[in-house]
Amino acid sequence: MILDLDIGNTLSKWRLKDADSSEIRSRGAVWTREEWKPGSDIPDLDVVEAVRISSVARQAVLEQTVELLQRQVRSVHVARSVPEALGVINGYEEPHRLGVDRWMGVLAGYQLAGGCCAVDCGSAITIDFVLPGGRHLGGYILPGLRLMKESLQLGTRNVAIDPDSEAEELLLPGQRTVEAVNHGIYLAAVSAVNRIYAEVCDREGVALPMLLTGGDARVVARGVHSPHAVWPDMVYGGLEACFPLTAAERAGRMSGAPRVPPPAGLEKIRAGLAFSLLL
Ligand SMILES: Nc1ncnc2c1ncn2[C@@H]1O[C@H](COP(=O)(O)OP(=O)(O)O)[C@@H](O)[C@H]1O
Ligand SMILES: CC(C)(COP(=O)(O)O)[C@@H](O)C(=O)NCCC(=O)O
Ligand SMILES: [K+]
Repeated sequence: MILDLDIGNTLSKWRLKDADSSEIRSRGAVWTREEWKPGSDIPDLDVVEAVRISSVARQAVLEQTVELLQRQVRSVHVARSVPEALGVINGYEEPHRLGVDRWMGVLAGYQLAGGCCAVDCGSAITIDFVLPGGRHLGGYILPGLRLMKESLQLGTRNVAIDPDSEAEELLLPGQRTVEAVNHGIYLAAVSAVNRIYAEVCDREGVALPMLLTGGDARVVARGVHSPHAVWPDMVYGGLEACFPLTAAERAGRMSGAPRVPPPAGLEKIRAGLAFSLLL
């Protein structure tokens, strides 16, 4: 079995992948914290022959996790943000400072769709762009839905947006605090994604496919106007592409990769942008 770990600021996600069949056998998540307890938190390491890790937690947490895993597992691969990989050139001035979850998302998106816009809706919402030739432009970071809500300190932090709510409802004026907050942060997030996507496509003169991942991807996607695909395993896809271990991975196939709809035409994106600038 292969154990894949995606350690974010809020949740540490894991999944077990069968190295022979390439099937995902189980998955889970625990709150990100200072220490891991294999057995209760993550599956029994006896069945694990390799681990792949993407972590944006503190360096010390990663080091302890790796040390613990290395006691029981033969090969432990830790992803790093590097200046260039798999045909993508990292757009950061200091490439290693780009969050490795963003780098994994960008690499997976590029493998799947070529140039793309990769959106990760987790603790933070990150919006990254890579052009069809592989040049990563850098991106945007804004607080995620939960952080925006908590920063208001209006006692609404535990009332999450129902992921099944319709976007139209979420855009209405709230008539209670919790509604006003949820609708406000939702509109802030989807407006940013829509606007940033249109601005960058306009400036670069290319309509890019869009991919979304992260704990709030499904609900944010509802408010996104452009054609897009939600790919919950996008960060894992980057791990598969960087450290291919199964036959399917070596052939370039990433688990759970969605069908990516073609983007709207550039003229349509530009018309939408011009219209929003008039309002
Ligand atoms: N069941 C859930 N438990 C915790 N957070 C959730 C859940 N469903 C959606 N979320 C949202 O997803 C975010 C965490 O998403 P995730 O992509 O795992 O973040 P990160 O990678 O930053 O840890 C939370 O901040 C919250 O807004
Ligand atoms: C921006 C992030 C905090 C997002 O983390 P997440 O929401 O996935 O937990 C993370 O990618 C990070 O720590 N990045 C380093 C700074 C940067 O990318 O510029
Ligand atoms: K994120």
